[in-house]
Amino acid sequence: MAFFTHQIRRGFSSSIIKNGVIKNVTIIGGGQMGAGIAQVAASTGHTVTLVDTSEDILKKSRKGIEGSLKRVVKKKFADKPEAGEEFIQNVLQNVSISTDAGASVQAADLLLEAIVENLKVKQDLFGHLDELAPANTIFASNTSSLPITDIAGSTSRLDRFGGLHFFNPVPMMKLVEVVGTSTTSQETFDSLLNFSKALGKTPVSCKDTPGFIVNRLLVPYMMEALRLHERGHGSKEDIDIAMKLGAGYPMGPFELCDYVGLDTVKFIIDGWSAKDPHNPLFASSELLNKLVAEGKYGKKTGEGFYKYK
Ligand SMILES: CCCCCCCCCCCCCC(=O)CC(=O)SCCNC(=O)CCNC(=O)[C@H](O)C(C)(C)COP(=O)(O)OP(=O)(O)OC[C@H]1O[C@@H](n2cnc3c(N)ncnc32)[C@H](O)[C@@H]1OP(=O)(O)O
Ligand SMILES: NC(=O)C1=CN([C@@H]2O[C@H](COP(=O)(O)OP(=O)(O)OC[C@H]3O[C@@H](n4cnc5c(N)ncnc54)[C@H](O)[C@@H]3O)[C@@H](O)[C@H]2O)C=CC1
Repeated sequence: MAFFTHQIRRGFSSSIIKNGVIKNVTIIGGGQMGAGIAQVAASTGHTVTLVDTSEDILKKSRKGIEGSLKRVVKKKFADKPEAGEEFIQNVLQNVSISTDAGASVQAADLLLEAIVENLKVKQDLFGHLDELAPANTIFASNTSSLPITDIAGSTSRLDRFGGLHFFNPVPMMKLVEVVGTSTTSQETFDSLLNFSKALGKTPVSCKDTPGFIVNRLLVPYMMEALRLHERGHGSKEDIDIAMKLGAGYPMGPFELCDYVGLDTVKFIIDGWSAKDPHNPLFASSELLNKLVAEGKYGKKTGEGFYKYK
């Protein structure tokens, strides 16, 4: 099994992206988004290298991918468990892992970043990999809230840089926001759009504006839920029930925050607050800050607004 063998396919001396079709993908960041994107890309016949900072993290990524594939297979191969097991093994064969980002980009048609939501950290990563990656490798970020233009500015491939914004949980959520900056070439944009379709997703085209489409609308709603609770006008449980049963959302705002990760939520709010300090929408929340300071990031750490076993 190729998975966890630390094999980087060094047989390719450089990316050989043909007719703009993305086949080899390097994903940096094996957290909930990176692992989810790796799973979907591998399931749709792409060759994936998943990169993170430690083997322990990558072991966790693998466990997450296997667990999610089992859920997918239970439904898709309900009457054929053996075919389901074969499918899982085939998908895992398509995924290699590595802690060496520089080596892993040598064969990449697409370098997709899904690391922590911090502009400087993303810029440092892309600036470094720009010097190592083949000239024709397309770069993309899965950022939730940062301007793609600012991230791309750390590289010299402004025409080959765009945004690919996936939704959590990636195997279940059908949307991808494809973001073009003023310098993204049409060829790059089309490659990213077609890649999203090849993953079985529905892409929408977005301008590089704060929050793109979904988060531009989602964040104010979530912030207002938090303010409502902080004013003492509703318990988090009642607000969540209200939005599920009254508005038909699959999760209430507090459940969704725990699902996204409160560390990521705080990065988003703090980032937007720094850009627009007088906007009361982005004023800091004591409750959110306290939970993050206590390491309570939500579902991924076992506790956030709610406790998870
Ligand atoms: C209040 C605080 C205020 C702070 C304000 C700041 C806000 C800032 C927020 C910004 C967020 C930024 C994040 C971002 O950039 C964009 C996002 O991704 S937003 C999140 C979008 N996602 C959602 O909205 C998810 C909503 N939830 C759902 O769709 C469902 O709940 C979910 C599919 C997750 C689970 O379904 P549910 O019915 O609830 O539970 P089940 O466990 O029964 O699952 C149903 C079905 O789905 C299968 N499944 C679920 N997860 C997976 C998986 N990971 N892999 C594979 N399969 C999965 C499961 O097996 C079930 O299958 P069945 O066959 O039906 O049994
Ligand atoms: N959580 C969510 O619901 C969504 C998050 N996003 C965005 O996706 C990105 C990742 O988010 P999550 O997966 O939730 O975060 P996460 O915290 O689950 O995973 C981030 C991973 O990146 C790794 N990492 C950090 N710096 C690294 C580096 N320099 N090199 C290699 N790996 C590094 C970390 O070790 C961690 O495993 C963020 O930009 C976030 O805003 C986008 C859509 C939804």
